[in-house]
Amino acid sequence: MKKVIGLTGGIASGKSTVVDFLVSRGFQVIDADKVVRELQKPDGKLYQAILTEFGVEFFDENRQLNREKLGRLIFTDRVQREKLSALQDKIIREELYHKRDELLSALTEHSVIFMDIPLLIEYNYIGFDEIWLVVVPESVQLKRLMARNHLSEEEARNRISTQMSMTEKQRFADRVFDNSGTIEQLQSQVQQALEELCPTDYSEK
Ligand SMILES: CC(C)(COP(=O)(O)OP(=O)(O)OC[C@H]1O[C@@H](n2cnc3c(N)ncnc32)[C@H](O)[C@@H]1O)[C@@H](O)C(=O)NCCC(=O)NCCS
Ligand SMILES: Nc1ncnc2c1ncn2[C@@H]1O[C@H](COP(=O)(O)OP(=O)(O)OP(=O)(O)O)[C@@H](O)[C@H]1O
Repeated sequence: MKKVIGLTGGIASGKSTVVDFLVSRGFQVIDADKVVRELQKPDGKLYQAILTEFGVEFFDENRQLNREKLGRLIFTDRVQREKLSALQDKIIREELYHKRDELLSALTEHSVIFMDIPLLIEYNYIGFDEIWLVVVPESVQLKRLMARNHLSEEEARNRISTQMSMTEKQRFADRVFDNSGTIEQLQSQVQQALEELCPTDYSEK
């Protein structure tokens, strides 16, 4: 049987770090943030709608979306965040499911694919055999987010507060990975889950 695993977690919880490990083990992963970035390029399906709704001031001279500027707006203004979501959600969803179907049809039976979708639970994505959740204590999440995105504590707190809390997310998860330790400790939890998921053939992927 082919399996689709949904991977999720709060902002800067460590999803991409898990994805890097899965890819290093030979698994195929659909990364929603990357798909969104492609759709937002000048030849992408989201470009014109964002330009029309938000205006040319959110784009640079090379016609690329100024993600930092749009991020600053939508993470501090709920109305603008909902506007962006209303604009993008259907197209992002269709694209992700399309990519999943394409990938599945190209794979043999007994394959496992992963979909890294940050807002999987908030936006009610469905169709997974399992949901994997990466969690970190909020203090660690805050520190990592501030460091990675060069944000002030207030900016980072704002971003975290736009998402469902990790405690609440745990109710929806089949497996939970604790990323409060080292990257190696995270990887060994994922390795264990892979062995349980596909005991006979995971090492051949
Ligand atoms: C606002 C944008 C342009 C900022 O771009 P930027 O490159 O700075 O961030 P990036 O796209 O890498 O997202 C980083 C993280 O922010 C969080 N995030 C993104 N959008 C949202 C949102 N609307 N609500 C809550 N968290 C969000 C996610 O955890 C995501 O992993 C971009 O995030 C965006 O278009 N967001 C809306 C699309 C979306 O829903 N993305 C999530 C995929 S399901
Ligand atoms: N165990 C760890 N120890 C130290 N740093 C870590 C650890 N795990 C992840 N990081 C760092 O924390 C930051 C966030 O991790 P990562 O990018 O994997 O999170 P993410 O969930 O994919 O984020 P986003 O939701 O924004 O896409 C990165 O800078 C990463 O290198």
